[in-house]
Amino acid sequence: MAAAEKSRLVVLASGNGSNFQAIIDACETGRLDAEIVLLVVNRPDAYALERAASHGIPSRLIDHKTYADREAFDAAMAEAIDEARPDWIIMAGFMRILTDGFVEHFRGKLINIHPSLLPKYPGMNTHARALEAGDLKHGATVHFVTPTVDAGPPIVQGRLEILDNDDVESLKQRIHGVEHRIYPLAIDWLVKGKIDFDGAATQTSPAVVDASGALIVPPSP
Ligand SMILES: Nc1nc2c(c(=O)[nH]1)N[C@@H](CN(C=O)c1ccc(C(=O)N[C@@H](CCC(=O)O)C(=O)O)cc1)CN2
Ligand SMILES: NCC(=O)N[C@@H]1O[C@H](COP(=O)([O-])[O-])[C@@H](O)[C@H]1O
Repeated sequence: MAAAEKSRLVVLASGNGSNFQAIIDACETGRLDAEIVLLVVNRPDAYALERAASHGIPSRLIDHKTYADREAFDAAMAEAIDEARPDWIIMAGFMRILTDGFVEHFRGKLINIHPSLLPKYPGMNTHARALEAGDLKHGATVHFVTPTVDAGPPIVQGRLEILDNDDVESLKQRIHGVEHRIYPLAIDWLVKGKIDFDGAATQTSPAVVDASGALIVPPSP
């Protein structure tokens, strides 16, 4: 009997790719029953490309600067992604706002990670804003993507305590640690069918993981 096909993942990135690396490691160690079939980047200097090459993962550069407008760029992205026949499309530090048409085309299978406890601090500079506000807690959110930026239903949040001596750089590094734990976990739940778009949209509160990695609020059944 043919081995069950692994879930097919397409990852979108724009830069360093440390979240992409965390997903590669989870797939290679068997923590994730999934295979990254394609990496797509929109910047030629994205270090994520190097990571893909080192792990034999196919990659495509689709440079937004070479397209007349967002629609043309998103159409090229959608064509490359559809060719790879993904079960899930994972945005990992992908820094382009996507058109409504693109998001609707992949609705329910397109997810993103954002470096704040959404709905707090959508958009940019989340660490500086949390420090400026004197917050005691901060974190990251994995969510389904909707046309409205950073507003999609959350899948899981990772929380940590802000330390007295934290600055933007130290907080950024500690949040990366949280992200590299919760992103593979969220993808595992999707692959196992533990949560979907409608379930996430109707849950009272998202699942939460604390700084030690302990699941303090489980996903709603
Ligand atoms: N339609 C949606 N598009 C995107 C979403 C989303 O929820 N809905 N999530 C973002 C991710 N993201 C925050 O997590 C984000 C990334 C980039 C931007 C942004 O303002 N980008 C600028 C360009 C910046 C650059 O190229 O460096 C832009 O697109 O003009 C906002 C939020 C991904 N897309
Ligand atoms: N608004 C989107 C956004 O700010 N995304 C953030 O970009 C970083 C990418 O890091 P990586 O390239 O090392 O994975 C991550 O911290 C991610 O949350």
